[in-house]
Amino acid sequence: MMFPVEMFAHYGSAIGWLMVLRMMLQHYLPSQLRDLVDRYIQKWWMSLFDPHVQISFPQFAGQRMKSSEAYMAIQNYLTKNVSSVARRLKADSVKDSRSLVLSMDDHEEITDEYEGVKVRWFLNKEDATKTSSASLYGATEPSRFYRLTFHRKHRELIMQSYVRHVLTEGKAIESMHRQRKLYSNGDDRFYSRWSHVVFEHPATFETLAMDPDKKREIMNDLTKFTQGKDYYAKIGKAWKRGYLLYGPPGTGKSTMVAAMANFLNYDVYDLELTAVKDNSELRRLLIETSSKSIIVIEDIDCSLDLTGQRRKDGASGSGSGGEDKSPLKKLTHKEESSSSSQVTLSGLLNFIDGIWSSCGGERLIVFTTNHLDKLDPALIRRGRMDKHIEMSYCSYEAFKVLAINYLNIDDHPLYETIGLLFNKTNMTPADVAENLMPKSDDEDVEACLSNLIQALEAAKEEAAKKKAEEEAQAKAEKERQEKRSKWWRKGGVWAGSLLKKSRSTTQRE
Ligand SMILES: Nc1ncnc2c1ncn2[C@@H]1O[C@H](COP(=O)(O)OP(=O)(O)OP(=O)(O)O)[C@@H](O)[C@H]1O
Ligand SMILES: [Mg+2]
Repeated sequence: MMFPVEMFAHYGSAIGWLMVLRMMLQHYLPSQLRDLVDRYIQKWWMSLFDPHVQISFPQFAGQRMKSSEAYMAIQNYLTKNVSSVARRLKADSVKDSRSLVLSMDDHEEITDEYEGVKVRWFLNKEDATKTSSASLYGATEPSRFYRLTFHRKHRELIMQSYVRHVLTEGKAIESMHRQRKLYSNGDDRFYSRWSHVVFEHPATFETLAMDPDKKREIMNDLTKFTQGKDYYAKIGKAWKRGYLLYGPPGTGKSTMVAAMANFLNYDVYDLELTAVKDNSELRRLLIETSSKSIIVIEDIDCSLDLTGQRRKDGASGSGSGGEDKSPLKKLTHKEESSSSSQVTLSGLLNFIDGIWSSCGGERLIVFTTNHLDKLDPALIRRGRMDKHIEMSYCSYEAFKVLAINYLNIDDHPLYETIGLLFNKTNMTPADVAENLMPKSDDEDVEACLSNLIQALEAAKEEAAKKKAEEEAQAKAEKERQEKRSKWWRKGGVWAGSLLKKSRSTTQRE
């Protein structure tokens, strides 16, 4: 321990040296370097007298590739105590906008106490233009960091005990108040990035109209997946699973994705491929997704040309992997769009099961499509899209689920007629649902069921008409072909006799 006199002598000599050093710098160094050294000296000078230690917790980890879990936990921990202490707060509405979550505003400081020791938390914002990491994002988005300040004599307590306490409590708060989010990748000027809203889709497996056995099978599959962490580790496979939902429009593919998310309590990342510039951007978006999430690419056959017609012109994208490197051209209705995506099939395949796809874990990747036959077989092979689920036209069993949802009935004398009609007609659950929905207070259960019967009969007639037309067309085509072949036969005979005639004339001559 130093006595005051010794301490004074110690600091005195340090100050003396510092003055001499500064004077020398003033004379011999160029002005820019002088400023830099000056700043360092000032810092060192301050630290000589400041007994505090500071720890920063940045918002992003690893060159902004991923949100830092520590940052999120600290945010949750502080949010819990903040409203009574901080003077400047940020408000976010939660569930149905019924309540508010208040968190620290930028540049705000609050004090916390742990085992009698006071610490300070400060939320700061980095200057986006000065941080090198920000350049990855086009230098527009500033990142934040929390700074924890405490007296150096409590270093051990804070570092070994308090920080752990904050992180544990923060994570517990997060799982308690977890609000599921629906993310989408917007097309920013420079890059595509995730933005989110609260996920509030009401669809559940209970309200989903489909074959009950099939539904149970899917639910069992999902449950097995969520419990499969050790199993996936044992078999050496990344903890993720691919689902391909295919079927005509209005058969409940998007509704199924929402039901899955609600069943598993997962976030949803709705990936718009056409807004992704290239393969490396696709990879970055993947890395930014959290675990316990569903990444969905809707109407995959419409986003990019994944028809399996791989181009052989040798142009390559940035994705690695040996299957195909050709840029995928965008589909016709997006052709005029100014932003052309360079995402390749190879990039997409790597996105699904390349090395990067394993980071985060516990993720579902779901594709939906109306045209299964248009997709490249490599894209939907087992192992990538592990489970193929056909969403088909409404069956009688599925109708009964919709009747419970929309009319709150599980039986009715008209069910028999409806059952017979469902055997002979193809109608999507979306159309059935629309007919079952009462359009005014005057429409009762009977009226809605009668509407449905009318619609089913109309659809039946329409289908019969279409079938008759197709048959007539096929018949006409057959007749045309027969006529043509007859004509060719006749022509052949005529040509043959002509040839014969000309040969006999030549022989006579
Ligand atoms: N199987 C179903 N169970 C319950 N509701 C359904 C089902 N299918 C369709 N619906 C109803 O029809 C609407 C449209 O369904 P959805 O958007 O899920 O169809 P989709 O298969 O994704 O169609 P698209 O191929 O055009 O994207 C939904 O809002 C839902 O109310
Ligand atoms: Mg859909």
